[in-house]
Amino acid sequence: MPDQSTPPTRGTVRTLARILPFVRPYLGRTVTSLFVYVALTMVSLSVPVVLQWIIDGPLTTGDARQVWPAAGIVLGLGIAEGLLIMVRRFLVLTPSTHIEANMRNALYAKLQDLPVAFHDRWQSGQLLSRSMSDLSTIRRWLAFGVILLVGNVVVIVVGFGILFTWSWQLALVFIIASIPMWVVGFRFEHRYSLVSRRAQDQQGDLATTVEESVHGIRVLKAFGRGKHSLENFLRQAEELRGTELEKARSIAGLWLWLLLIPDVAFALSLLGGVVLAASGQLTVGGLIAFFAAAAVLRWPIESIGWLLSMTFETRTAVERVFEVLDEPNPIRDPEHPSTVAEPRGRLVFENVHFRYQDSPPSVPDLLDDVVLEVEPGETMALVGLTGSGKTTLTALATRLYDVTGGRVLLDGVDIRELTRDELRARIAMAFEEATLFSASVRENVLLGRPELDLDSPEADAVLAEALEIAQADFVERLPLSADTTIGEEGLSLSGGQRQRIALARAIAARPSVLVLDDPLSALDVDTEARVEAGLRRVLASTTALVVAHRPSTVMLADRVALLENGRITDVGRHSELLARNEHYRYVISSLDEDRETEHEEQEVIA
Ligand SMILES: Nc1ncnc2c1ncn2[C@@H]1O[C@H](COP(=O)(O)OP(=O)(O)OP(=O)(O)O)[C@@H](O)[C@H]1O
Repeated sequence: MPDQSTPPTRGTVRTLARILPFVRPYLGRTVTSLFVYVALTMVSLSVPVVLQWIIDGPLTTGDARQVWPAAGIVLGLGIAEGLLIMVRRFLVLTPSTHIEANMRNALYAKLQDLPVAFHDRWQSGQLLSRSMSDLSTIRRWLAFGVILLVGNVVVIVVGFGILFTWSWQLALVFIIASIPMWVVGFRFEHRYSLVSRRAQDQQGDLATTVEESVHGIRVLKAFGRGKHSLENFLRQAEELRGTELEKARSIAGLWLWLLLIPDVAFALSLLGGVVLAASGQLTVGGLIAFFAAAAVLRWPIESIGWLLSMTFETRTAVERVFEVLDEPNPIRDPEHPSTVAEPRGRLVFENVHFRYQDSPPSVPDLLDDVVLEVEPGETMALVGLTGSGKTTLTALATRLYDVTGGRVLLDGVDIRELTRDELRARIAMAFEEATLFSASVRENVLLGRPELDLDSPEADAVLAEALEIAQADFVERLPLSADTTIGEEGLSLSGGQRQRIALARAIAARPSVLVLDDPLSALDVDTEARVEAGLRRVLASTTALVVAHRPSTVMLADRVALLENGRITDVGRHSELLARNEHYRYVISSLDEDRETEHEEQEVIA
């Protein structure tokens, strides 16, 4: 993640301009509402002009006939002002919400597209706060911040022009007295950008803490760490409060000047105005109109401060959103993709090297020249000590990560030459940690079959078969059977039930290669035996690479590959390896021990 303490590198305008592609479709409406707002303030500014004309004209000459048309003009201006306010509100309503929705969709699509390596590095709370609160900040700024800012600057410039025509001396006094305000505003920018960035990052960290503690609520409760977690949360919340206070203090400092300076400017101009009127250089009408116009200009001048702070906050939000959108994705589809002409399911790891991006240079590659050939229809078990890289090796087959050296070939084609859609249709995975989505069992199981109509008889058949092989008969006993919503928002399932649904999902994808990362670990012995019998039927026609943590999973395989020090050091039948390979015997005996400990634990619990 980017360093939070570094000052922003791009200028505010250049950073904000990055949202232009999203704004472009709604540019017409946004610019129109800007013009309407400017017109609105011009109407307000013209009232003093009419005022001056009435005072210096009909009122001075006593010509009553001209008072009525003048009053009519003032009334007309009032009505025009009301209508323009209505039109502006109507115009700004929809574009900003559309822009926000489009940006959110783009961000979500990007998050889906980015590789696992990106998600390893980024905290989920940071991504959450960027896709929610930062985008809302951008929407609010587009809805009125930018319009008021640009509109008010235009009004201030035009207003000063009008003041000049009435009395250049007074206008000069007013402008010179206002200069310190601009200086304060610009000095404020740098400081505020840093604090506002820090606050937004801290909000992301806080969201991560909430998300993690909600996810891990059971562990926290079981270990009695709720209090510790609360303390951690309070500390972060306190830090955020401190930063928000710092923000509020710097805004308060700005406000002090923004309120004080126009007052001083007003007072000085008033003084000058009285002197000029007394010496006959300014009419009474001119003097009153001057102050009426200055009063109209007061709000635009005062508003510049918070509009600037809003703009800088939006700049930070845009920066944070684009940090994700700009993230390069090294795992892309090739420009000219190949395809597997005759899918048979031959999976080959050819001199494969891999190291995680954050592993120190002094550490050798985690996978260091892996050579492994899994023949079509064969079931290959992957065995190795814990932490030897078995899961990592399976992740390379579906390009969750890309190899850092060598190649992975599917039916002779480098998997990087296939589109990711084709690759993931050909190779399906089931993980030890079964992730289910808040959707029905049916939707979860048929996730890898987007071409199927979920309610079709064919989908029913695929679903029933997959659930049967995975021994997920408990689904029938759910309140709405396969249409019951499960996952985070739905019915809670046991670890073993979740694993069986995840396994059914991999089976239902009907891939040519099935990659199973210890998908039976949460099952009891009987269920495991039944699932294995079902799997044997599937695996007879499908190539499978199965990470094995139990001797029974090894028995399921035709051959076993031993992963040792980043390499496949032996491949053969279980009995052959037992007979000839000491390290294999050691690994298997440690699996046996794990299994016995598990049994003992189950007995103690029973
Ligand atoms: N996303 C990651 N980023 C950095 N290092 C990782 C990441 N995932 C795993 N590792 C490291 O890579 C090594 C191999 O992990 P891996 O999960 O592939 O081993 P494994 O053989 O499957 O282990 P186990 O049998 O315990 O499941 C470990 O030292 C682990 O700390």
